[in-house]
Amino acid sequence: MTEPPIGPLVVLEKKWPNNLAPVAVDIGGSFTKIVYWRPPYAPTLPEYVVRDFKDSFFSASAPLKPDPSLAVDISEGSLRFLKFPSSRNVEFIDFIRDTKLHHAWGENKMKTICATGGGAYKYKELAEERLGTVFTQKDEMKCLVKGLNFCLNHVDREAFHYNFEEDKEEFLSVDQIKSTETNSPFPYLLVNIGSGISILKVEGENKFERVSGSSLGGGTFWGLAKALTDIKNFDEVRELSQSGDNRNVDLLVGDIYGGDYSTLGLKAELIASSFGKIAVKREDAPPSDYNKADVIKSLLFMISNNIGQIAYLNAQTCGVEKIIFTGGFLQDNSYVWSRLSYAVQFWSVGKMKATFVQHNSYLGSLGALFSGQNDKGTKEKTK
Ligand SMILES: Nc1ncnc2c1ncn2[C@@H]1O[C@H](COP(=O)(O)OP(=O)(O)O)[C@@H](O)[C@H]1O
Ligand SMILES: CC(C)(COP(=O)(O)O)[C@@H](O)C(=O)NCCC(=O)O
Repeated sequence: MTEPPIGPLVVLEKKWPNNLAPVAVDIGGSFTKIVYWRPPYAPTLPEYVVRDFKDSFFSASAPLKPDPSLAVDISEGSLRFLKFPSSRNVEFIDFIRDTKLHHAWGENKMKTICATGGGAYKYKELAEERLGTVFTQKDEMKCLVKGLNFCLNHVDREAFHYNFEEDKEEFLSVDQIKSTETNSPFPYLLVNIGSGISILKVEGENKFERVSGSSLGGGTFWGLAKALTDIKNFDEVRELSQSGDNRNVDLLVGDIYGGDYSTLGLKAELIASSFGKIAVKREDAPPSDYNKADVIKSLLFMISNNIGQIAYLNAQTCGVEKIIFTGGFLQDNSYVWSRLSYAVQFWSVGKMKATFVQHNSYLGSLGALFSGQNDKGTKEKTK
């Protein structure tokens, strides 16, 4: 930031409880996600300050329902969301310091900021030293569930299904996400695709267990994409996945059988082996007669199909039919929504449906923001 820091700007009229800053961070392996609450009387942060990191926000005009369990009526202001890549990780601390978000829009520093994700441990000392505010560590899984439940219960059109035949979202109201048997969103399987994958069975507001995980997550996709192509920008993924043709690198059932494998019901166009066509190429063939769009598309298929299959198997083991996918890998990535929806339908033979949420990168930080309201800033125990 080259321009002078801003604030203190306004005197806080309605105190955020427990001397807690209305800002929380989720410091993951790939990104630091910041959520802050801006009351109606506070000015917006200048554009030059948020330009690089701005993602999205629930504005006051968004259908954000008041939550009586929260001490502050957040429907009066707005929740703002920012994202810092881990390569610029320490900048988020200076960002909070320079914008004085930890002052809760007033003169004085708040005692504590809630932080979750691995970096809440890794950067605790540094953040406290630079901010002069206690970094209260919150368990990542608890925050994730809390943030997701908040969204499911309070934000209409936050959750959606993806119609992969017509390539469009089908948004759900808060009532539509509820199961008829339980009149609540529970039970559901939560598959969080960040750098790696965590899979949780969620049965109530605070009732969940981590049932599985996988190291083949969003970081794997992005790492392999970078290793196999010259791609540098994630936006290119979205472009290339539109134009690529995975059949140039994947070995299909039809390539092996010459058509359908009818007795097993495997159609000719089904992928038999991801990247298998490269594996069986003649030794004397030129090294790159497939293009990067094909490679990216095949990688997306491979990772998404694998996640969809693992999700389905875990849902089946847990006896749960609703699968909610979250995490940064899904952010604005309709291609992945489509693949996961297809995979879940394929493996469950139409019995299960994939659900997504709009603020999927920010559930951990949202949960951290809310979870600090009822405690005194103590370190939280993990399960
Ligand atoms: N602009 C981007 N740059 C890099 N990765 C991105 C980007 N947008 C989405 N992703 C995907 O998001 C994943 C990280 O998701 P996130 O939930 O933030 O993980 P973590 O909590 O581990 O930091 C990356 O591994 C990548 O697949
Ligand atoms: C360690 C993690 C909880 C960290 O979360 P992330 O930053 O990836 O969102 C996650 O990457 C994970 O659960 N990995 C899979 C570990 C396993 O094989 O179970």
